[in-house]
Amino acid sequence: MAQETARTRWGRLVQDMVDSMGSSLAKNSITAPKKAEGLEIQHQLRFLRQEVVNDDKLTPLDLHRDVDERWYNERLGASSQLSWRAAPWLFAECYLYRRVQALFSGSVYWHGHDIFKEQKDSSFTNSRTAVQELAAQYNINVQRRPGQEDASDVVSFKKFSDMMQVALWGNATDLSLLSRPTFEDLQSLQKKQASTAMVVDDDLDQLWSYMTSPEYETSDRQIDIVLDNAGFELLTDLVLAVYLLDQDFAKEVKLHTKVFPWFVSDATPADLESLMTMLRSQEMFPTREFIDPLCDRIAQLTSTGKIVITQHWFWTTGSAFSEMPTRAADLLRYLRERDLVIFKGDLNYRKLTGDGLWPHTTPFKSALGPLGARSGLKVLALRTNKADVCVGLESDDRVRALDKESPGGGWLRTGKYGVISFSDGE
Ligand SMILES: O=P(O)(O)OC[C@@]1(O)O[C@H](CO)[C@@H](O)[C@@H]1O
Repeated sequence: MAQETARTRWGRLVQDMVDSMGSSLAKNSITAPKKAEGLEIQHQLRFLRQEVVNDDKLTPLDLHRDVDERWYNERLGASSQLSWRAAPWLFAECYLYRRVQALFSGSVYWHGHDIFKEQKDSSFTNSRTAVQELAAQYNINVQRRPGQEDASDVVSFKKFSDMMQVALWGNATDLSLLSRPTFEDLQSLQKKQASTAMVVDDDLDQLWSYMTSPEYETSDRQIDIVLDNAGFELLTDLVLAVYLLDQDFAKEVKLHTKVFPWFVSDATPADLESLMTMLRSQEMFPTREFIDPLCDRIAQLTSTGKIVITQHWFWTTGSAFSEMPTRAADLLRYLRERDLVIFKGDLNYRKLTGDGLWPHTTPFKSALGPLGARSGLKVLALRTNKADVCVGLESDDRVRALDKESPGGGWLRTGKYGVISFSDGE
């Protein structure tokens, strides 16, 4: 899968960036100096594409003041003469997006430009049906209404499970895998995803035990969600945040976005604003019955500081999270104070597990290394499987059954299967 990605997907991704710059440059409103600089960036992107396609050596980043540049260069220095295809997949792909960012952050007129914005917004527009369904599901089945009796444990667990699954399967939409998905592509990805049978490591019961334990109930109930994709997945994450707050599972939810555009569809703070603007659009969503109350609730929780947006540079490095103790000790200290940290998506999962070729029956906690046993971190991964690493399976028999059910690594790579993996950090 790594070779296939490096040989075909990266070149296509960078070509899409060249085309996107072409559309931005064709706009009449653009000034001459901005155009000239934009043409240079487009030229550099073509050059980058050629490097990737030729499998050239990776070159050091120019050093500015950004804290992560040295990290990339040290890594390149330590493994000198790495070419695009010889470098570890995870590192090379992160480096690719960092190179693109350097072109924009070093510019005068294109500083802050999000080359993926159009793709992200149009994929959300094409997710209209799923958005309406999600808003209806939340309003009808989940939201606690005034005077509503406390639900039984069985009903509460069912809602809890449904909400976790909504956020899990929201991760099936991923623009770095699907270039310009159509309305039909997204519809089929987002239509009610299969059941818990597709969850190959399911720690929901352990998570529920923790979150209904006296230890948790007397804690500060502060939850963090390390986000993945913008658009529909981000909406599912917001719905999860609202649910956790409204059901008193959380007193505060912090959402970690990326500091710059990353892996095409990853969420930045601006994406969150776009999402709310699009949701408020009568033209895009003429039926307001369920969307308005959801938008109002999100806005209220945000303005009262119950939902908070935050960022950290560490999320856009190529580091495995096992390097957090040495690379981002401040972040680790902070996360240890929180009562649950939810990591969304495939890339976060690959970084959590060091993208290692673990036997699939390795316990999730072991694959987390220093973030696992005795770390004090409560980690939950909600991830649809889009790369070869996957741990926490109950037995070799289960692995064999999956290999039979979905041959050729299908259960690992297609995003149709997923994990709900929990580590209590003890
Ligand atoms: O993190 P996400 O959005 O779930 O997935 C990111 C992704 O598309 O990019 C990676 C590299 O190609 C793969 O691991 C994965 O398929």
